[in-house]
Amino acid sequence: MGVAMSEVAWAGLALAGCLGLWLWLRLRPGAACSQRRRVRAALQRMPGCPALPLLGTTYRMLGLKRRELFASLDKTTRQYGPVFRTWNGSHGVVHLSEAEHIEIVLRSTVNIQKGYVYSFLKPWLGTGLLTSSGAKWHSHRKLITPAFHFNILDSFVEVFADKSEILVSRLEKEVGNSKGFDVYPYITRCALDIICETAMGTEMNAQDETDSPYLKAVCELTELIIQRIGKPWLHSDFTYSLTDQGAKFKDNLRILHDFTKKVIKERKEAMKNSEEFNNGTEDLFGRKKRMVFLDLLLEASKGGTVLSDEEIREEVDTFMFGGHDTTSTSMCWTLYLMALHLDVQEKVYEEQMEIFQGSDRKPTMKDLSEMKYLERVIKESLRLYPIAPFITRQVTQDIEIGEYCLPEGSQVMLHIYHVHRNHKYFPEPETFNPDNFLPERVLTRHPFAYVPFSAGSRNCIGQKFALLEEKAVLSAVVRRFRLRALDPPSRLQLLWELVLRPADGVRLTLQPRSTTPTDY
Ligand code: HEM
Repeated sequence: MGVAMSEVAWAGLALAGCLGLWLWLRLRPGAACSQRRRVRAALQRMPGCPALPLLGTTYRMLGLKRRELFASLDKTTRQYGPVFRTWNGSHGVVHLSEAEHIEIVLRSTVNIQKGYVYSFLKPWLGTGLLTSSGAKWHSHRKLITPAFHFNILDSFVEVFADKSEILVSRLEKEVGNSKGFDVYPYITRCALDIICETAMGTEMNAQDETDSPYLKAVCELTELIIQRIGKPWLHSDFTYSLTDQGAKFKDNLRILHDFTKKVIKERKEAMKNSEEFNNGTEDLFGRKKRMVFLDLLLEASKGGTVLSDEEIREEVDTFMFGGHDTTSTSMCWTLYLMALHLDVQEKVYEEQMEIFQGSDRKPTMKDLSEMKYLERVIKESLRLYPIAPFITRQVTQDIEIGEYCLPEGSQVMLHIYHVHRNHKYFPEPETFNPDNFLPERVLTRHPFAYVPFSAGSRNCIGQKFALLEEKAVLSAVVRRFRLRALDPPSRLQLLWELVLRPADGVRLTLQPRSTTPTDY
């Protein structure tokens, strides 16, 4: 890391360079320039705070701590209303937080290209399903969709149940710890084990070790990406690669890529070497064979005609990221809310008792489909704490939003967090109320007022997987323990790091269900 210059020095150099570039771009004639002028003119009509050359409106974020970023954007949104604009350096971003407006964007079959901020994910995920666009996205989405077919999900329920069993056995050691403990690492390791086995057919056994280098690298990398988004002078790949942050990013990237490459290589060799693996009904370890996501990709890439090795790596990294950080964070929020609202927790428990009649057997797909109340609780948690609070699109064709035009070349940011907390659609938006998801209420609500998994053609491909996994894990925890939260919502700080997390984790206390409740 000896060659890395300080971030401040590079910021100075990059600013000087950018100033020259900015002047050149402004004075230069041509199509790109006229598009920029159109964007500027259109965004000038929208409310928003004053912008500075080069920095745009990001100067408002300078000096903020990580945990102050989300609160700052929340405050700006409440100040400027349902349509406003910001400037992230030279990128004009229009922010929308009403269901009617979000619907226009998500229903579009043209404006499906992700916003420029996703380019900071590309060194890690390449152009996998989340970040790609155009023909590549279309063909990969078609290829991967069968991996989430009901029959395949059905075969995963056993994995969800096995990993949940390990989770509750690990949680036993926290029983009686009256000071409380952070449940977040336990849930994350469980979710990681689940995605590894279901997506790659690999046992990671993250629940057996407390220090997973993979997990540590994911956490550091996502934090670095968010920091980079808010600092326009780090947007250039060249500048970034010369900073300490860029060097740290590269180190973490190597850990993540080495891991996925190793898994793919091993699976490929196993596939090649074992006839039983290819034709039989049992896997290499004699268990009932299930089609994992990676097998589907390897199958499709035989002969290298459909998917190259690099494309497989990109998709595996995308699913490893998309498939564990999201569900683990969502489960933590649900646990927190149940631990805070004991009446809701008791109703969840009663439903479990009805389904399992006191037995501690593992759940089946049928059991999971009967957990209607738990499903409402999970959905309500995702309303209050959507894991992806904002998603962005590149506007590739003008969009009309009421009196405004979002011109081609601008970015649009959809505020899932704010539409979920809008009293137009949810009468008491700040109150946790699973009955918001009673079928009759859902029917009368605007269909785009609740979009935790996004909607339209680029919706979340893993949403059914996520709900099943969460039900299985949460069912196991609630059947075994009474939960109590230590922190009221007023003490929680929200951290926006690609996913929306509680800044200090989720502190709980546990009491076994087998004992009489105490006022612990
Ligand atoms: C509670 C859990 C989850 C939430 C809240 C969630 C949310 C989302 C959202 C909002 C998007 C749209 C992103 C955008 O437009 O930029 C998305 C896309 C995606 N999600 Fe999820 N997700 C969850 C779980 C999962 C799981 C378990 C997987 C995989 C196993 C997954 C894989 C993906 C992929 C690959 C995409 C990109 C789809 C495309 O563009 O075609 N997600 N997710």
